[in-house]
Amino acid sequence: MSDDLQGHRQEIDRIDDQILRLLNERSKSVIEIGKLKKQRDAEAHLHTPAREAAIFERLSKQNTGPFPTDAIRAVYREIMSASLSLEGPQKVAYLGPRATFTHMACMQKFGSSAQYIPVNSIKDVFSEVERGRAHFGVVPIENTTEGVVNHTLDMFVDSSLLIYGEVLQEVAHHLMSKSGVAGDIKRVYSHPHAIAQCRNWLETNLPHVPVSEVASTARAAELSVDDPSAAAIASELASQLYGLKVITARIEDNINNFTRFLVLSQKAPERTGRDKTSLMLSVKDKVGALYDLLRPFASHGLNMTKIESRPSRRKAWEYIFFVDIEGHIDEERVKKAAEEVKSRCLFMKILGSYPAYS
Ligand SMILES: C=C(O[C@@H]1C=C(C(=O)O)C=C[C@H]1O)C(=O)O
Repeated sequence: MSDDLQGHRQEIDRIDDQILRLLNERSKSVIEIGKLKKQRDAEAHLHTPAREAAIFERLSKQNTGPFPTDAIRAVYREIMSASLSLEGPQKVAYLGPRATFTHMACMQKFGSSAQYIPVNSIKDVFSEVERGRAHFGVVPIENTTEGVVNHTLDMFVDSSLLIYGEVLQEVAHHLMSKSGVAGDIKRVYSHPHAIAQCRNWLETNLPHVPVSEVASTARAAELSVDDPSAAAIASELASQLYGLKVITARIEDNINNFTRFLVLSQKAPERTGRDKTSLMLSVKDKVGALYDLLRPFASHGLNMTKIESRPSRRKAWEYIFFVDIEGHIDEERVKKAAEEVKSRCLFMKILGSYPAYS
């Protein structure tokens, strides 16, 4: 080994010793903050997304490189996740199984030190959080190609849970197998949605290989672990968790495929200054009712970022609308608009004010 290389490695060892010492010093403050939070409110959430967002932003702005700014988020995600686990376990229920895109969204939001509880249905995610068995729940709400997840919207009708945050997760499919050698593939497994999203690629690149549908992309990965002639279309996380090698990355036909997830909780998060508010409301069945109803948002200068409608399931042709606006319910103009809207509709429920994804 050259002296130069040796010298640089010694320098890295010296710096890593300092980083480790500093991480432990940082952890001591986190533990103290955890105690203070519990003194103030024994039931308080320890996870504080507003503070985490401020840390990400401050460090990203300050970074002069060459360490990549994008990586600061990933590194600090894990530092804060591990630190939080010192304040107490963060239990997160999500629509499983492991290694799905919901699991990836969870990791993006809570890091790998949280305690994850994969459950079988969106309804079960809600009930885990309602019963206090998990602090947070993560469910998909909409996808750029497949649209809104109706089941999640429907669950809000009878649930008292609040939206605590949102996560945007890119849906990128990879072809993977045990050996990582394309020539070994005799069969491809995946979830029907993933297969549909990679249809053109499969027809062009593996025209004679049979494709079988299974219950999830994670199940596809599991099947490929034991069968060297099988390949799975699954997430990057699946390749890591199941020890599979990626043969071809990003085989989805539409590379602009994102799913938006909601974080659910019994409590509201702190205001950040970059928040969104979600509301659910229903209107009387008469001409212009929806137009009248939404006018207060415009007159108070509030940007409406989304509106979805669902049949109310209580009365034929009665609809429930789900509306997202920019701003926090503690802001005067948002409060005023919400009061005006409420007076014009059959019922209105605030599903939460939470930090907009950044
Ligand atoms: C330490 C805190 O608690 C948690 C840990 C954080 C950290 O490691 O910096 C930041 C926010 C919280 O999710 C805090 O609220 O400041």
